[in-house]
Amino acid sequence: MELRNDLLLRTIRGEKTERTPVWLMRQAGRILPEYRALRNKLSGFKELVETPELAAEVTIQPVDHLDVDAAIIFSDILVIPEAMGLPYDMVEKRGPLFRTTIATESDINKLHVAEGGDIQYTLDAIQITKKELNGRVPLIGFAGAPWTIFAYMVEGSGSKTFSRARAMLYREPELAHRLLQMITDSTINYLHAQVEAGADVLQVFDSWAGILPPNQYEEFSLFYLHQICAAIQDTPLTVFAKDVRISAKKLNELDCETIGLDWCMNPATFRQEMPGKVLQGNLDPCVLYGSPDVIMEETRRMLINFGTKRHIANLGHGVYPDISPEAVKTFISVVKEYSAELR
Ligand SMILES: Cc1c2[nH]c(c1CCC(=O)O)Cc1[nH]c(c(CCC(=O)O)c1C)Cc1[nH]c(c(CCC(=O)O)c1C)Cc1[nH]c(c(C)c1CCC(=O)O)C2
Repeated sequence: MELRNDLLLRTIRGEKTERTPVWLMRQAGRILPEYRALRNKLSGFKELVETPELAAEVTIQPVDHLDVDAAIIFSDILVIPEAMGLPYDMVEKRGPLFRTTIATESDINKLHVAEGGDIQYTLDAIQITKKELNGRVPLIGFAGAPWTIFAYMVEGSGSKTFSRARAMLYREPELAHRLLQMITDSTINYLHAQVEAGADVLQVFDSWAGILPPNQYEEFSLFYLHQICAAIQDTPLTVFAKDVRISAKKLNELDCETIGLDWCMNPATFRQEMPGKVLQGNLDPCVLYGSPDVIMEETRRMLINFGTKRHIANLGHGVYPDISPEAVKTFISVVKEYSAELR
């Protein structure tokens, strides 16, 4: 299927483009009234994730209503632990909760390396979405980074400190590595299956990169990200390591096309340290609480900071659920108009 809007792919290839492509992390979700309406008719988040026709529908909503340059498949990073044998619940207003957690070797022995087919509902959702998009925009598949998934599996939920997960790195590093390797192998299988199902681009979210000191980040996260990058060869891959504390030089060694930046990272530094990479990001999500003038000014500043090549406009993290769709639309139209003017 030919893509009619291939701006994202041309940008990833480093080509000169007529404007900067734009999409938002967490664009498929609670910011859209159309999403809330559908979600309120269902038993919960998981029903939406696990029903391919509905997942496809909410994946396409931001393309219809926000006119973004890419769709991201509606799913969650926590489908991997579930496929490995550790089911989660999504608790209203609280977030993810695992019924059991991983603490000992015998807990790990009960898990298995997941195959792509273990998450068939998302693969089906990708196939349906590709068909329904009919080439309008590329489709992004995704997974969590092994370290971030490990953090949820050991902690059992979100946490301010993730001290249980971090404690395991000091007390039982070999056990931690065993689990991280199983997550990595499962993730590679799943990403390959997403590509086979039709994903055009992949993104790996290391949302909890920022809680590890640099030496531990290299040992317990980067090591596994390298394996993932090596395994994904024919599909463009973005690594988004939020708050990461290692140098841009080290991050640049990853064999991926694109690096995602959060809003505290300086585009100029990353441009200098990783001239071959495409950069994605990085507007502070809170800018979207500002007036249209503030959104315009900050978005323009961001576009100037990244320059007109090898940039995918996005926020520095997922859009917050109480942001108004109007603010998001302002951001998107400023990117489209001003990035064209800058060329
Ligand atoms: C850490 C993480 C998770 N999930 C994800 C991450 C990495 C990105 C990040 O750092 O934000 C990734 C994710 N989760 C979701 C997507 C869908 C695609 C998209 O639009 O980006 C993606 C890419 C849907 C979702 N995942 C979740 C929702 C909200 C649930 C609902 O609709 O009731 C959505 C739309 C729930 C979720 N899922 C997760 C948490 C902590 C929560 C609860 C907090 C929250 O509500 O935002 C785990």
